[in-house]
Amino acid sequence: MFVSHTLSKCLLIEFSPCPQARRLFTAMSEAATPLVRPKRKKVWVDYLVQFRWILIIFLVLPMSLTLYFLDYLREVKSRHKSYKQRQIKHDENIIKVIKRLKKRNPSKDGLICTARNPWVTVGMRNVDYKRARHFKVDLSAFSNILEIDQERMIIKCEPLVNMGQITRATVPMNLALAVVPELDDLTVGGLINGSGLEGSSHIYGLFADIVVAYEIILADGRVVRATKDNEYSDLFYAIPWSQGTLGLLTCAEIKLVHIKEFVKLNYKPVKGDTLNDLTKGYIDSFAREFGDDNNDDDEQNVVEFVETLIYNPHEAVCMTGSFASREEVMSNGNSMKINRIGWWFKPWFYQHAQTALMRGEFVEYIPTREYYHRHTRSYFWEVKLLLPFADQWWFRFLLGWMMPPKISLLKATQFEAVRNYYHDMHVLQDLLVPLHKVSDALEWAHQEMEVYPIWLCPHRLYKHPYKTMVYPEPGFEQERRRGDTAYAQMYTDIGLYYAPGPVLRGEAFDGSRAVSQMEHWLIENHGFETQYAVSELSEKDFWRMFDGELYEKCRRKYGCVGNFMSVYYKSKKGRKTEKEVQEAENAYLETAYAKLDQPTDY
Ligand SMILES: NC(=O)C1=CN([C@@H]2O[C@H](COP(=O)(O)OP(=O)(O)OC[C@H]3O[C@@H](n4cnc5c(N)ncnc54)[C@H](OP(=O)(O)O)[C@@H]3O)[C@@H](O)[C@H]2O)C=CC1
Ligand SMILES: C=C(/C=C/[C@@H](C)[C@H]1CC[C@H]2C3=CC=C4C[C@@H](O)CC[C@]4(C)[C@H]3CC[C@]12C)C(C)C
Repeated sequence: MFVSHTLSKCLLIEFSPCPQARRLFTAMSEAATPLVRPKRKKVWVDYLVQFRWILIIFLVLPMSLTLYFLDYLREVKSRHKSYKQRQIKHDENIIKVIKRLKKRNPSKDGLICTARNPWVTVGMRNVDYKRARHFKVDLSAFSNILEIDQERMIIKCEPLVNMGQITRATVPMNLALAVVPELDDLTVGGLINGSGLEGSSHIYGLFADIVVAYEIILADGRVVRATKDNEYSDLFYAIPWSQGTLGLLTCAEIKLVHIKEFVKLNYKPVKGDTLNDLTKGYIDSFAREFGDDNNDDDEQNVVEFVETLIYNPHEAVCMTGSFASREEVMSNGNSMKINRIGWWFKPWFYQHAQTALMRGEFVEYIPTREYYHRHTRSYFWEVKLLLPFADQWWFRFLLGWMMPPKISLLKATQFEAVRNYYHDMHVLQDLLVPLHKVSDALEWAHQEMEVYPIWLCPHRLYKHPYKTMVYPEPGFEQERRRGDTAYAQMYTDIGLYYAPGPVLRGEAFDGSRAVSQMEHWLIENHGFETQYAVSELSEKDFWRMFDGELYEKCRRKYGCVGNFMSVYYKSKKGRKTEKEVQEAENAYLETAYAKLDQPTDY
């Protein structure tokens, strides 16, 4: 099969009458070719996945609507309370958590984690540690915005406040979080203890980089406020990516920015022979040539929002956005270019952006809140697989207002078999890679996974005073490639979400193997994997990818060992055996990380 594939390609190159086509075929043959795989027989789970739309339409969508409504009522109730009343309730709830922690008997109650059900969360991991012995602490009452301080430009949030709630409260005041991760249901607690990013991360970094203070309850019940420069600064830097294994977060103070009513969005099509050509178009869309300007100057980031969607190895659309006031939009005939993409009947955002490939470059004005949540209705493009007809005009007009199905309900109604199918036959991964490695990463992903569309979102990775779990390449500040500054290296989130090419073609695909290979590629290339995704990493490799020095120091210093689970234990795939649970409970700091040769030149 491989021979005939190669042979036909050679013939095409040799005998094609058109020089342009010859060039294209030559380039294609030079680019990484996807592996040729044997055909796979359909099994019953394939049919379960194929006909899942029936359950979604008749059960999940109506239930989602009810939940959205209940959430809304809860939010309205909260809004009617003054900031002072909310703070009093918050303080009472803190006392309840401390009492609960004091009740725990470490020798028989298991390790502490939040009582949030695995299916309620946005992530794709199985959260297997919550299926084994553990000590639940209920934080469900911590779901209020405590204050919006327009003088300090800070919003004080409890951890279960979600992105939809924040934009509903702040956007009418012409304010927003400096980084607003796109999906409405993502929570402040999850984005801080894990990670989060979006189109403005090329300026502000990851979600945790815009936090100025954490309120944390430590294992012994002490409540501390950690900031960049107080006595808990080590804890401040260790919290991101720690997955709630250093303490319980009860409040975060987060940076706000001034915004305008509209985002002026430019859609630029990029076509090329190779993925490298598309990467070049992506980099050119936001990062100036080094030497054009002073790279340390934040003014270099003239656009507020950046994202690129790659639709296939030869076509991409690069989008850049900046804020626009109502006056600007209403003048010069710009009102004709307003696109209210939030209306239920509008085409899905990724499909709308794709029209730039036919229409050519264009500009439009999108209401800012609608822009922030542009990927929510179709979960990027994942809903296309769940409800294949939901992008059709008749569905959008009739039922589009019920979309999207809540992730929590999709998870609650997926059987174990469907969940495993997603691990084996689907890709849901984010690769954080240095900007100068994006092209290599895309070639690799094309060969091993062939997932399209691909989401590219640049983000700064800061060099902090402490070496955090995720950190830039040593020496990046001397090299200073495009997008880099003296204090941060430019990275890119490569979002791979969809059924891979081989699965769509009915060929064999081994999801676990592909993820494992991807993780090794990331380790070799100073990349990182986001922790909401399923991981195949061994403990040793986990600590080769993430740096554990500060984390372990804080685990010891703040009495986490024997009280909170370790971050690897939480990330590890598979149900925990009784032996593993006991080992985790009795663990003393003998991590695989300690046995590694750590780079010392940071
Ligand atoms: N645009 C983006 O950036 C996107 C990001 N994501 C990912 O989704 C995840 C967020 O999902 P979400 O459902 O909100 O969060 P989760 O409930 O999944 O929480 C993620 C982790 O954070 C811990 N955690 C959450 N709240 C607290 C708290 N108050 N105190 C201590 N630990 C806490 C959880 O601990 P425990 O296990 O004890 O519950 C868990 O380990 C993020 O990690 C992010 O990576 C997903 C999609 C988009
Ligand atoms: C990380 C980013 C965005 C990720 C989204 C595309 C995915 C995050 C969580 C994903 C999902 C969770 C659970 C699901 C239930 C399954 O039965 C079906 C799939 C899904 C809805 C799945 C879909 C993709 C996600 C929403 C970026 C922005 C950093």
